[in-house]
Amino acid sequence: MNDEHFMKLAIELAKATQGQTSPNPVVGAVVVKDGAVVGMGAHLKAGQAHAEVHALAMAGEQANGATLYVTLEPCAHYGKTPPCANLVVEKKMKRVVIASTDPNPLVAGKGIAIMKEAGIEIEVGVLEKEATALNDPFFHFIQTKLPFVTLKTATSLDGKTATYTGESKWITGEQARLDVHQLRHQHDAILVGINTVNIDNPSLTTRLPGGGKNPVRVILDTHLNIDEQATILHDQQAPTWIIVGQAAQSKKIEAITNEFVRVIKLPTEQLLLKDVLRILGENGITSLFVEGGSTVHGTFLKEKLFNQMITYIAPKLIGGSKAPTSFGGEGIASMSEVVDLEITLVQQLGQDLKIVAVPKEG
Ligand SMILES: Nc1c(/N=C/[C@H](O)[C@H](O)[C@H](O)COP(=O)(O)O)[nH]c(=O)[nH]c1=O
Ligand SMILES: Nc1c(N[C@@H]2O[C@H](COP(=O)(O)O)[C@@H](O)[C@H]2O)[nH]c(=O)[nH]c1=O
Ligand SMILES: [Zn+2]
Repeated sequence: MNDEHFMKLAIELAKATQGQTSPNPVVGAVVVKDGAVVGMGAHLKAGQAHAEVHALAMAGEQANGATLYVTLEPCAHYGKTPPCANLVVEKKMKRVVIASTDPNPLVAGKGIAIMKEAGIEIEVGVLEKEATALNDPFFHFIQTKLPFVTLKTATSLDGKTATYTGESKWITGEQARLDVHQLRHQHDAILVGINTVNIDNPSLTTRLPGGGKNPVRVILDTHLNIDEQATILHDQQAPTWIIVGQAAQSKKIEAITNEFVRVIKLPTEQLLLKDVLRILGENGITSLFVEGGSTVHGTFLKEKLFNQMITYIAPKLIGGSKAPTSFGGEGIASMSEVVDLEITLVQQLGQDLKIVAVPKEG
């Protein structure tokens, strides 16, 4: 079997733990001796053993002279567990095949250097694209200290997010909505604007058949207009951060603050997205899922402060020049200014289409 065959298995192992390892990356590792898999593992949770540690523990004595396939460069720092690169050397492995190097300044290239130093054969870049795609949020955050931002929209075929009377349940079908909950599970935080809260009274929780992690709920509410009876202020399902401007009244701030609800007051009247993202990064949010509404999406577009867009399109027609679309606000005046994206995935989910697109480099 060739290197790609075993790296595919390592990537599947890493994929399985998406959403569990933040703020760490997902990593999969496979140990192969004389063509047979003798150990495998994934990083399950930040602070716990790394993927290589699990795989090498399973391999035991067989690790000697074996090959390690790992989706991320083995670490070289004493974090919560000893460095994986040193462990690989200790186990006298013959060869290490790496999909992607680690941009974490603590590791970048050091892990490879330690193993090369010890005479281990190193191969880098096998299925690199697939492996890095799993850790886009981690790579972005570790280099910018800002959350990786995904905008999510759900529209009818004619681009509406609701009827002109404001009805929107449901546009997309069960399968697409489940996919959205999987994304909520995978993200550290979910963000919506105050209009979505006051119109939909959403719970913004992750409702997957097998359970799932509830993201931190972030609400952009410049003037603190939130309805004090809103579900998210009382359901105690997840930390809920209301981001407000200087004009927000302290009386109402006090009234809604509790063990789960925190009000974060920015130093300005208006909420500047760059401040919102900086503060979320400082509070350990490495990936942010923006579910709208159209005003909020409009601002993220105008500021060009998003890294990925996921849109679900249902084969329904709503019509109406007053019916809302996914990106509100003033919009972009000339075609020379529009944001060019590259489509990275088109998938059919039941009757709906899921399209993932990323801003073009440069
Ligand atoms: N209306 C639709 C959506 N609507 C999404 C709304 O913007 C808002 O995120 C929901 O109301 C949140 O509700 P909760 O958190 O699940 O209680 N999103 C979808 O993917 N499909 C649709 O048809
Ligand atoms: N999860 C993971 C790695 N994660 C790397 O180590 C850093 C976290 O270190 P620590 O705090 O000790 O868990 C993380 O930022 C990333 O650079 N490295 C690996 O060799 N294998 C793994 O499975
Ligand atoms: Zn490690």
